[in-house]
Amino acid sequence: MTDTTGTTDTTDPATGRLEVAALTKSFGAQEVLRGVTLGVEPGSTTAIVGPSGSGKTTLLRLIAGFERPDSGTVRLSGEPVAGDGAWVPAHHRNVGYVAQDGALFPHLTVGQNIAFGLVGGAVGGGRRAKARVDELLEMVSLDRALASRRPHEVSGGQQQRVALARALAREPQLMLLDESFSALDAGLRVATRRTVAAVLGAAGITTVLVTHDQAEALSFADQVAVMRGGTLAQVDSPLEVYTRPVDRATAEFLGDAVMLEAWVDGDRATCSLGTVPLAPTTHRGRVQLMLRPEQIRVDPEGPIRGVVVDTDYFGPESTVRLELTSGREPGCETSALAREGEIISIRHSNAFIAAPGTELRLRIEGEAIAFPPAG
Ligand SMILES: Nc1ncnc2c1ncn2[C@@H]1O[C@H](COP(=O)(O)OP(=O)(O)OP(=O)(O)O)[C@@H](O)[C@H]1O
Repeated sequence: MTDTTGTTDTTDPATGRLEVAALTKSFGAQEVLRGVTLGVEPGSTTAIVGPSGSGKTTLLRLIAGFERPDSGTVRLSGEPVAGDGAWVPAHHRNVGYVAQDGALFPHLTVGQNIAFGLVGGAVGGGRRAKARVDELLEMVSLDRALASRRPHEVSGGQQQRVALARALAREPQLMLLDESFSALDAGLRVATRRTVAAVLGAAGITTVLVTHDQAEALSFADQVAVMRGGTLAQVDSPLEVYTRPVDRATAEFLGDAVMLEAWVDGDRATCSLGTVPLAPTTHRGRVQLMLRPEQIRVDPEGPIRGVVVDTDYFGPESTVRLELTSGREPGCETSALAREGEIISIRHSNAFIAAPGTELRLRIEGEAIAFPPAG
């Protein structure tokens, strides 16, 4: 890797580490970032996910050096690049940036676009530049023959891979992907995302992806940072943020959630589904309980009964809405909060079991999460 002074040091364990501390940014009276702290380990991938307007792109632009923070610091490979009196402009940060539409130059060929990324912007060519362009095309799984085409003569997924190759040409320490897959249709999005993840992983480049798509964040990243209202609500592994969200808004943003009134006593919660194992919590007494729909399993021996109200079929799975009925099995504690007639949603892979009126028996798998009671 080459740093801003032109020297190379790939042995420094800090190379590629990103540290963002207490970052704030306002536009006029609007406070867009309100103290963001985030660490990204060298060679790892972090997805910043959150609703529209939560400040994701602003954070990425501050990391890239397209904007200056009001306060707080950005450090790259252990060196401050913004804040604390430091300011390293974007083109000296050794950071790659891939925008949503790829932002390729339409008047240049694919090869020239990539060569533009080479240090010195070797648009004119030269044998070494051509060899490097071929190497970069290969890295992103594109045929060399595409080098002579214009961007509009290749597909959307190929354009994104060209944009990645152009960004890789500078051998960045950090790659920033700003909604880089959002404009692609579903199949192409998954394939392109896989290629990009594999290329960046193999090159050991630290990567930050901004997306509003929670499934993309969970599948792409080692670490997911959930942004809401200009702060990070939770930063953790994909599994942890999905199965152990810190609050209800995070739970609901990351996927479907079944929310139930419950009463916590020790490591168990009592609710309309009976007594449910609980993830470790400090909450006691009345709570809101969160289960993912896939934790409620259809099981002929299951202690919970419900009647199918309706289903939402979407191919491999259906969301099935059930009305809970009484008649839990003996030995299964009945909840003081049990509300016969309560509607819950579950997921099921067999759409044929789910005709309205069918009675199903259910059991809970895994642990529920407790949040403070609503209101
Ligand atoms: N240069 C700017 N000038 C004024 N306001 C801005 C500027 N950039 C962003 N904003 C405002 O800051 C807020 C956050 O914008 P930002 O683009 O960071 O959010 P986002 O989470 O990336 O949203 P989206 O997913 O819709 O892109 C928005 O209200 C936006 O209008």
